[in-house]
Amino acid sequence: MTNLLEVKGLTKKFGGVTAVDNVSFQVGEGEIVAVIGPNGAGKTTLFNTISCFMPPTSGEVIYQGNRLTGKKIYELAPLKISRTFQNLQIFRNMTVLENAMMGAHVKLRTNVLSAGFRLPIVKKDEEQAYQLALDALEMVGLLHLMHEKAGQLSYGLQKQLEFARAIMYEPTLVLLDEPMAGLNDAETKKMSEYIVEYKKKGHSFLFVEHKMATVMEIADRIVVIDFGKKIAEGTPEDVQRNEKVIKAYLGEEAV
Ligand SMILES: Nc1ncnc2c1ncn2[C@@H]1O[C@H](COP(=O)(O)OP(=O)(O)OP(=O)(O)O)[C@@H](O)[C@H]1O
Repeated sequence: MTNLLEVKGLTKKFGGVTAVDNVSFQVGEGEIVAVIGPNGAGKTTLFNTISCFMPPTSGEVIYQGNRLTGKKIYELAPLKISRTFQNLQIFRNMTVLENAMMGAHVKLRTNVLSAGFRLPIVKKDEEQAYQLALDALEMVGLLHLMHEKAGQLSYGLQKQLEFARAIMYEPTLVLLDEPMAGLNDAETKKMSEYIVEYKKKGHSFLFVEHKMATVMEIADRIVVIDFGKKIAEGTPEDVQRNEKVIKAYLGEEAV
């Protein structure tokens, strides 16, 4: 399998705390990789350094053979990398459709000048954004709610909307920070199905998640972090059998 993302010796220190300690792993094309670990293990910090949200102290991340580390967050979307956050990033006063259309900007070629002169390209781009948004909303079953204010939706539906926005410009790599957090069982199942369905189209996922049963069900490979260090990596079966993992994490929860 060709490597899409290579995390190489990533380290992040906050003063005297080493939150991420020399972590390396890869995400292959069309693969779902999960990062798990106990509370405070360093998952979010690892995720933030991978997605250029903060610079690492040392190490680097390579994406499609090029250095990702050092880039600005806004440079990720044109590289076809999208990311969701632990806390919802939904515009509550905008409609569901408007929220979804925000995700289309990457595909659009419109700039301020062409918009100001109302060039034909603007209309074409708007139509394209509209269609992309409709397709994404249909995929997550939100089409019938497209004219509702996003803030009126339940938390679970808002998460689905955020997912729709993250996938609507067809990113090659999708980074999801706790996509199942706060979802009930039915919503968690649905979100898992969307991820697996999208993976089947050839897209890759890297996600941080606490819900073990879901991780074991949908991940091709799991990276386990404890006290900032990678303590295990492998298939769900490998990881569940790994004694270090059982001791550090899985022992705390029934899988
Ligand atoms: N901005 C920061 N400044 C100082 N220390 C931080 C900062 N961010 C995280 N840390 C510390 O780094 C360590 C790892 O935290 P992180 O949030 O990455 O863990 P996590 O595995 O995502 O935890 P959780 O599962 O609870 O979300 C913790 O000891 C945390 O207190």
